[in-house]
Parts: sequence; C-alpha cells; structure tokens
Amino acid sequence: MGRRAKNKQGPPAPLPGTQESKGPSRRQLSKVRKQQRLQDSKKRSQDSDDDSQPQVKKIKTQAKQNGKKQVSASKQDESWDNASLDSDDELLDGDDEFPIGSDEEIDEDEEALEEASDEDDLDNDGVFPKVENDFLGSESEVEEDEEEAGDSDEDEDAMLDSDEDDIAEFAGLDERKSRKLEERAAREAAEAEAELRDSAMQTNIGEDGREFEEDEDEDQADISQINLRIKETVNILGNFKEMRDPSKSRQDYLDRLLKDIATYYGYSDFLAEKLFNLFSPAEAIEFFEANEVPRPVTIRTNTLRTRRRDLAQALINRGVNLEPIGKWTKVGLQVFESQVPIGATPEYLAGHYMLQAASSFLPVMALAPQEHERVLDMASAPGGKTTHIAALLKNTGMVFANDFSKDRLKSLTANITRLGAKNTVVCNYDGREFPKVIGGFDRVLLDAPCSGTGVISKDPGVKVNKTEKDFIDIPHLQKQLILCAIDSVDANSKTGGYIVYSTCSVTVDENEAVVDYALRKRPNIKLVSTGIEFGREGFVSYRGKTFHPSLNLTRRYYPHMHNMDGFYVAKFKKFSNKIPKAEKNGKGAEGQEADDENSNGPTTFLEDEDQNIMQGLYIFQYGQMLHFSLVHLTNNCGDFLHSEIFFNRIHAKASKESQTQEIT
Ligand SMILES: C[S@@+](CC[C@H](N)C(=O)[O-])C[C@H]1O[C@@H](n2cnc3c(N)ncnc32)[C@H](O)[C@@H]1O
Repeated sequence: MGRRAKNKQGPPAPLPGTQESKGPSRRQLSKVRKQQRLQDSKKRSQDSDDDSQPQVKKIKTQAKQNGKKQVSASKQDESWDNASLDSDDELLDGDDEFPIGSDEEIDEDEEALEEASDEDDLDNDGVFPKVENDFLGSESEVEEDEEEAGDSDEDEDAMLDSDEDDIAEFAGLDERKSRKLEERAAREAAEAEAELRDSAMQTNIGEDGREFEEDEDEDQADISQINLRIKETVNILGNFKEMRDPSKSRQDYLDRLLKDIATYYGYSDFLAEKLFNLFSPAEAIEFFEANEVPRPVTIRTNTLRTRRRDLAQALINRGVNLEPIGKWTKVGLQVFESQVPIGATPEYLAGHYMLQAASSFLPVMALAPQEHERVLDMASAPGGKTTHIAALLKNTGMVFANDFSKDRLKSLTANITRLGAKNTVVCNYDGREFPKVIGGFDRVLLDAPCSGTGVISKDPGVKVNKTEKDFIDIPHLQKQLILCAIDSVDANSKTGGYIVYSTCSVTVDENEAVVDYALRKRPNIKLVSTGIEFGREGFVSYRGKTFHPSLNLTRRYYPHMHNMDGFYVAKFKKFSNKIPKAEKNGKGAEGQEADDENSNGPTTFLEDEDQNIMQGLYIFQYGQMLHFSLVHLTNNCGDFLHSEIFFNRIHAKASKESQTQEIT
C-alpha cells in the first residue's frame, strides 16, 4: 500500500455500486478495457468508412500533417515524426530490455499472464510480446535486439540521407498500402464485432451462470464508473477552486484518484502512486493509458550487412509495410504491417536487421562510439546495443560485451554472430568487477538492469510485482555499477572518455538519483549533452530532493509523449583519472586528490554490504564468440590483444573444452 494511502484522512464515500474491499479482478478489468477499445476500434473503422477514405491513406495523411501522432496528438513530440498508428491493436513492439526479475515474475503472475494473453502476450524471455497474428515470428525468432549504422563515410551518408525519399517511391506503395489497410479495417471491424458477440455470449451463460453474469455486469458497471470518476477527478484537480466540493481537500481527491487508477489500470497502490507522482494528474492518466497500448514495431538496419534502402526494398517485396522511423535515425524502420513473420525473414536470418525498440537506439546514439575505439558494454545481453556499437565502429576497434547472466549470453552471442560483428568479445562478469577485469576504455555503456517501469506495455507484470524494496535494491546495484562504469573509462582517451548510463525505467530513484550519486562520488566527471535532439529534461529537483543543476542535460522518454518505451539517458565526460579523495571516501572535502591516480584500480564501495556483494561473484566463462572474436580482433587491434592484461585476464584462461561447451 502506498504511503499516501496509509496516511490518508478518510476517503470520500464510495460511489454507489463500488465495493472497495472486493474490487473487480484484473482479468475483468482487462476485459472491460478491451471491450471499450474494441468499440473504439469499431467506431474508428466506421468513421473511416464514412469518410470513404482508405485507412492507410488516412493514417499516412494524418502522420504527415500532424508530425505523426500516436498516442496523444497534444503531446506528440515533433521529433518522432513517423509514429502514425493509433489503434489499440496495432503492431507489437520488439525490444530486448530485461527488467530485473522479469522472467520469474511473469511466470508467477498468472493474472498478469492472462491479461497479457488477452491483449499482447509476452514471450518467454519477457522481451517481445507474442503476436496473435504472428507477424513478429516465433518466440526464438524475436528474442533479439539490434543496432544502428556507422555512417561517417560520405557516400554512405548521402545514401542514407536520401533513404526516406527513395523508400516513399518504392513499388507503388501507397496504392498497395491503401488496399491492405482497407482490407484490414474491414477485418478489424468484423473481428471487433465477433469479439464483442463472443464476450456477450460469455457473460450470457444461461440459467446456471446467471449469478455470475450479474456479478460481471455489475463489475463492468463499476469499472465504467471508476473510469468516469478518474476523468472527473482529474478535471476537478485541474480546476480546483471552482469545481471542488468544499468538504473535500485536494488530498482527498488525490487519494480517491490514486485508488481508482490502481483499480482501473491494475497497478499495486504503491506503484500507481510512484508513477503518478512523476506527472500532473492529467498527464499521469495519459501515461497510464499509453501503457495499455503496444508501442510500434521498429527494426534497426544492420549497416555491417546492408543499407537501409536495400533492406526496405527487400522487405517491401515480401509484403512488409514500413517507413523510416523519423529524421533522428538513419537506420530505423517502423513496420506497420507484414505478410510475413518479421522475425523470420531471410533478411532477418542473414542479419540485415535487428528487431529493436526505437528507445533502444538512443543510448548508443548518445555514446557515439568512434572508429578504432575500445568500448565496454557493461550489461549487454541480448546485444541490441552491442551490435549497434559494433556497426558504428564499422567492425574496427573492440567491443567488450559483458553480461552477468550466463543464460542471456546465448542470445547475445547469437545476435553478434547473426549480425556479423567481428570486433566483439563476450564476457560474463558481474559488472561490479570492472575495472578490475579490464579498464582503460574509450567509452562505456551501462544500460543498467532496472525495474522496467518504462516497458509496462510489454511486461504488464511490472504493475504488481515491483515492491518498495525493489526500488531500494535496484538503485543500490545501479549506483555500484555506475561507479564501476566510470572507473573503467580512460579520461585521457584521445577520442573518447565518455560514459552513457541508461535504463528502461522512468522512476527518479533509478535515474536522476543514480546520476546525482555518481556526480557526488566521482567529481572527476561531468554531465554533457546526450546529443539527442528530443526528449524531456531530467529532473533537477523532485519531491523535496535537489539534484545537481546539470541533471537537466539528461533526457527522459515517455510512451505517451514520444510513443516509445519509457527510457532515460545520461552522458558523462570523464576529465580526470584522479578521484578526489574526500569524495571517494564520502567526506566531502573538495580538491584533495587520492594517492592512487589510477582510476582503473579496483573500485571500492563504502558500505559493508557492498563489499559482501562483491565477494564470490567472480565468474568467467568462455563463449564461442570470444574465440571467434579473437581471431578477428587479432587483425583489428593486435597490440591490445597481446598486451599483458589481456593475456593475464582473459586469453590465458581460454580452453578448447569451454569453447566447445559454449558452442553447443
Ligand atoms: C537492460 S538489460 C541490457 C539490455 C542490453 N543492453 C541490450 O541492449 O540488449 C540489463 C542486463 O543487465 C544484466 N545484469 C544484471 N545484473 C548485472 C550485473 N551485476 N553485472 C552485469 N550485468 C548485469 C542482465 O542480465 C541484463 O541482461
């Protein structure tokens, strides 16, 4: 139960028919919400018929006119100029994010699973939703991520710049898309009707079921009431002086609203409140609504293997309806519809693209790795961002792809192989072992394990399975990892010296609070612009906490605003390898520097418990990719490979047996 809920001064009386103690189940809520959406969908189809305008054309026209609205026109960020789908049953999103504990928690939460299977099933990995019309392909086919392309070559740039025009001209696209969309609209209307009929039949189950039928009708009435009341309360809060009931305080209204949000959208009271507090009441509702709708399916062209225009043409020839995502990326494509499973096309299998959520492009774009650099991807599985980094490096330099989960190394190595990254070494350490394992990197990406509050649309289990303790434990780990990431970078790198921290969560505890902690503990870094032209500024203060003013350089992404998964990106520049001693020891005297000037020495933690966590976690496993990559790396950066540290730490431990084991 949330703090406010515990402390509240007595809620307003429940509306008639609302039973606070025995609310409708999440399944029932899901059903009612689904019916509401189906009705909306049906209405949209009818509207579309009334207009005598093919739905595809309408969508595309709207997209072009409105800067491609998706969830909320009023909130649409101009930079996301390609998000044009607005139906609830649109294409499902593919991403590789791995919120902590999601696998087990999804399995355990039957209700969440039922809800997911009603709307957008999750795959085994908790990564991609299953799609009923299976255009994403099988579970195994869609368990991966992807990356963006190196584009410093001038010819390549010119080619990429012209992609959008080229793609628009492809193969009489408009006409074909229009026809498909018309058919689709008709199909949707028929399905919606059938589903409505079906659900009516389910409630109308005859004599024996009459009692249940009545109960459910009552529940549905209650839920509609709750939805209405949410809207009314938000209205009142937005115009409090004029609309309030004088006998009720603002807090009374907020308490009522939070309870209703938790019930209507199926969140724990605790998480509903935590997320609600990030926004104004009206915007919070937009956020919760957006979490009920899948994000668009997007893919990233693997420029190690192909060019975007060629990929687009190949997929269009297979009946895939797609467009460039937006001007901010030269390698992203949004898939609107497909005749073939997008996770099993010959192009997919040949590694021409990665199924990857648009938000996942952002940290790597912010990292901006330069050719010939050495980069550490500290938490890398299943490799969407690793392979993106490898492509931006154009297979030069070296990427250390680390992940603590041995299981997840399989999908990581599979993706690295499929996409043809030859400059990548896979390793299996607790990230907190860096830089002891190896340091001195030009850039480090820490795409941190997180609670997943940004990806609720694909993992609804997060709504109920994250506890207050999670929001203590997870940030604790993130704080340890971020210090190790910082200490693994060489401030004297000629081309780099950067660290990017990202999460697929929207909570302040996992984002600004972690970055602020890093700034306090490591005065040898500063925040710099992410270089991404859109996104909301990070909080510089939040509910009584004040952060460093430069936190406004960090960027937040929201489903309701950017039609992307919720995401956070911060970029640091490390300007010295010296860690001022006082800060390192947490005593606050500025200017003093540590005796050890080498930040690549072991990272120390202040708390005893941190030391305990550090013990016994040193795990190293060789994978096929390490062997494979070594062959190629020897060509790319032999000096480093033959360096003492490499041999001592890595090469000397390799064995034929372990490699064979990993390959199978
Ligand atoms: C958000 S996911 C990474 C997604 C990945 N960057 C990608 O784009 O495909 C977080 C990852 O952190 C890994 N992880 C969790 N704890 C870790 C630790 N202590 N050290 C390193 N990796 C860890 C998880 O196994 C998970 O794969």
